[in-house]
Amino acid sequence: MLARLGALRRQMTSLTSATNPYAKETAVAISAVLKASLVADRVFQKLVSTDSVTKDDKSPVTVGDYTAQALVSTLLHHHFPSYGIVGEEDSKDLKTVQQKVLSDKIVHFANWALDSQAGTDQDHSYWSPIGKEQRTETEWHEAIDRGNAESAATGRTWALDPIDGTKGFLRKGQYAVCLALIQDGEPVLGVTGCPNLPIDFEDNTSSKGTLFVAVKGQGAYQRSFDNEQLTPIHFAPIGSLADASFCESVEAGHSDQSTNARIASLLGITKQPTRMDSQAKYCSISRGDGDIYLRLPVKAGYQEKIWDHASGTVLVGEAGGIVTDMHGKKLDFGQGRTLKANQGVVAANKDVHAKVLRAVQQALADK
Ligand SMILES: Nc1ncnc2c1ncn2[C@@H]1O[C@H](COP(=O)(O)OS(=O)(=O)O)[C@@H](OP(=O)(O)O)[C@H]1O
Ligand SMILES: [Mg+2]
Ligand SMILES: [Mg+2]
Ligand SMILES: [Mg+2]
Repeated sequence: MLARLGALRRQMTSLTSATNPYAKETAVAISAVLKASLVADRVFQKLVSTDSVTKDDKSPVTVGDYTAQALVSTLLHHHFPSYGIVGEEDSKDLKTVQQKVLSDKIVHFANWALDSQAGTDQDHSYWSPIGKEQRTETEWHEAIDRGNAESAATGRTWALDPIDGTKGFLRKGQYAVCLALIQDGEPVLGVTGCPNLPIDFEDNTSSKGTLFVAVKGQGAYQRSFDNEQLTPIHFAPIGSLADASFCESVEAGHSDQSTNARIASLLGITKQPTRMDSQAKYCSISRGDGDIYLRLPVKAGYQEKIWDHASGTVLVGEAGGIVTDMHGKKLDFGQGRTLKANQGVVAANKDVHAKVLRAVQQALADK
């Protein structure tokens, strides 16, 4: 039995076969996320304190975020010119005199990436038509600003978080390059690159740099950055909910950790939560490193951004889980740039999601 399971897990999957209706989108998205992840990692190696700025909403953004968005947007626009892109960043701050040095670094890293083989492995053909010719600052700013679309109830749109968990990126923790294709308000393809996540959570010496891919109806997979072989992943089976473990944000300002603790106690969970930055949380539960991801709002009125959840939502769904908001409503990705029709996020194995949701309701009622 174990041998059979092992053979199944090793099975090669291309996701480019005729059965995948998003075959080209999948291949291009993998190519885009890989290159952006490798560039982000390179920026991190060279990072100095002036390479990041604080945005109007007081959150940080770095040379890495801008460069990753510029590159991914360039590749997506070339191959799918009619699809809108909802990207987190824009070039407004880069146009100020104070940020000229930062802007020059983005141009430097983006041009370096065009000229480099990094992240081009089997999908090199998708980057080839982009060429290696150096692009100007104006061209890179335009590429970043192509991320200004809105998602709608119909049609196809990309959702891009060039670096999710920027605070994690800055403190050498987890971060993720997250790209999803949304069709008619629902994510149908998700590719997530986690440069600091080992391929095997239990084995710290295993190679770092894990890419997660999921396509609606086609399953969920992971691979390491430097090996094209996709391996199917799945939620861990849960015997007793009391033995479950859950993940939450590192930042106390991003999700309500005290209500999470109350929910855990209602479910009889005694294990301490794993705090992890970014959509690496969705990736972790999808491959059985944890079981539940709770993200309840700290401040009433905060609207979750679609790029913070789109790729994770399709991954969890394909790995045997369910994602809803804290009221049990399906997340609606067709409402513009935010999940304005939803509040909070509850993701768990489909066998226990309803029970977790009941505990969430009780904890919220007790507040
Ligand atoms: N108040 C508030 N509530 C909820 N979420 C917020 C809030 N403020 C910011 N953000 C978003 O949180 C994204 C980071 O994800 P995580 O919280 O999972 O990671 S971390 O703990 O911050 O490292 C982060 O994404 P990035 O900006 O891409 O890092 C933000 O979009
Ligand atoms: Mg941000
Ligand atoms: Mg984010
Ligand atoms: Mg981000």
